[in-house]
Amino acid sequence: MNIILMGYRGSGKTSIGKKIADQTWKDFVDTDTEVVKRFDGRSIADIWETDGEPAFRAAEVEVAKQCLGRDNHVIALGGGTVMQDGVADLVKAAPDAIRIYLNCKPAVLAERIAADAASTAARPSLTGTAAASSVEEITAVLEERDPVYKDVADVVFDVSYVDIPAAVAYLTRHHL
Ligand SMILES: Nc1ncnc2c1ncn2[C@@H]1O[C@H](COP(=O)(O)OP(=O)(O)O)[C@@H](O)[C@H]1O
Ligand SMILES: O=C(O)C1=C[C@@H](OP(=O)(O)O)[C@@H](O)[C@H](O)C1
Ligand SMILES: [Mg+2]
Repeated sequence: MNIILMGYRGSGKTSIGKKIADQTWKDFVDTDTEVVKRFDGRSIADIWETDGEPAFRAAEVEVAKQCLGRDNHVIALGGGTVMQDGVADLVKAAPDAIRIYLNCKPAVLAERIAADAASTAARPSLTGTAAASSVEEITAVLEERDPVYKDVADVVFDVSYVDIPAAVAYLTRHHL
């Protein structure tokens, strides 16, 4: 069985996903990491600046398809993966999988993104008009994405007020 994690940037897909994989004896795969490998390990910000966001998104869709074809994995999708053409339907149709949406309040996401030094440097703005860690950008983009995440998800879990160990404990105990 695969465990598929979705949610906005900073919702904890990567951190929570790695720990769930350890606890469930599954392999962990992160679509961002796999995409970055295809661009010689350059940062996402650099890829978007040099090659453009469409090149990143095209690779992201291919990688997501490959990851969904694996078994016994925890798959952390990028925040925008299910917004790409056809991907939401593919994720919905993935056999033998549980789809988890890590839901989180914009103000909390903003704090977590801003506090994560590595991500501040690597996560480009999605709107081009506000910083990736700004509540304005997060609120605007999440408004579009939240209904899609919810539509695809089997489980919606609010991570706004729980730390990473508590989120892992709750999800493994109640849903896995
Ligand atoms: N529930 C949480 N409580 C506190 N900090 C968190 C939580 N979830 C994630 N973080 C922190 O937020 C940052 C982004 O987490 P990450 O796992 O990279 O998210 P994503 O992969 O969804 O973008 C990291 O610094 C991580 O430690
Ligand atoms: O929300 C998005 O569109 C993106 C989220 C990022 O993944 P994380 O959600 O793991 O930060 C990464 O794929 C890229 O910066 C675009
Ligand atoms: Mg991530």
